[in-house]
Amino acid sequence: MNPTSTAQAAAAQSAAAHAPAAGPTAAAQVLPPPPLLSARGLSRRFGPGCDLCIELTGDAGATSRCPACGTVVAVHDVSFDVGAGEVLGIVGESGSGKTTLLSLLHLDTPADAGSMVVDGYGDLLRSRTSDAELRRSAVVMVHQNSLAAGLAPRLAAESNVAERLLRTGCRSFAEARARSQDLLAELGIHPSRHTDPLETFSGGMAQRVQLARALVNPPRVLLLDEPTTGLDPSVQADLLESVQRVTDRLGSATVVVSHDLEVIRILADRVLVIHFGRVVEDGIPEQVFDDPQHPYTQLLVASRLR
Ligand SMILES: Nc1ncnc2c1ncn2[C@@H]1O[C@H](COP(=O)(O)OP(=O)(O)OP(=O)(O)O)[C@@H](O)[C@H]1O
Repeated sequence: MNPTSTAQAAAAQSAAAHAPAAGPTAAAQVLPPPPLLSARGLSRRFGPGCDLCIELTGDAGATSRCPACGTVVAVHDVSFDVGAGEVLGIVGESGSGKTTLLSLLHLDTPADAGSMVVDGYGDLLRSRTSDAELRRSAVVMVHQNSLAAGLAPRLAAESNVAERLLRTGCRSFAEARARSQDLLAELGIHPSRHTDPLETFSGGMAQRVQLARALVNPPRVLLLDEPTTGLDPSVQADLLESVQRVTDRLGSATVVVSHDLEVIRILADRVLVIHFGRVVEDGIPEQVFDDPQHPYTQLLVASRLR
């Protein structure tokens, strides 16, 4: 979907490694750009923990709850990179740890271990700046439910979008309004609806407003939590097409979580399959969905086809 997908980056890296020695210009042309988001060893448990938690959970124990102490190992040792304009899809069944992983990335839940380096911001998990300030500028989440996501139902759609711009440094109302209107239109909201209160919008339209609000001041990292849940299939397809177009243009690093493999197949450049809080498979969508290697991924894919 974009030139910085991991498969292409890996191919470029391999080409660079095997090419005859060349000058700095040639090297610069084949090396992929550094990732915008680099997560390493992200881990989070709920409970007191004990020495056996890791050994007795995951594939080995077929559970994420430690039988010795009852602790839930919700996310364990998850690592990935996401480049500019790249979309990483995370799939897994209910309880596999997707929401916990997103809330670690959104700094809502503190990690027990790991790092999350965002280009230009360093390791956000160790930053001294306040979480709220970092979140506003660097990492933005689009939630499943737009009204639960802090949007104001009685406010005009364009005001919901402009408010983020004004909160993140824009001082001109006219500019905030114009930029909000442009993005709403790009995301498929007709100009005649821009001043209507959000509460008069359908679920799919409200999701677009939430997306416009997230992207009007482009974040380094965009997190999408089940972006199409509850929407009609035709609305889903349309929304996914809008997401693709706008994320390509803005070049944020996007992480999308969904239990719907089709959503991930459409949107993602690369997929992580998560099971009992661990990554069990990682690859481009064609590899993961058409030739799954891990038994859990094989089950997921088979259940999707039934
Ligand atoms: N605050 C908490 N306290 C205790 N256990 C928790 C807490 N939050 C999550 N868990 C547990 O962590 C595990 C992972 O939960 P999580 O919500 O991340 O999964 P999920 O893949 O997002 O599921 P779903 O798709 O149903 O939302 C589950 O066993 C869950 O019960």
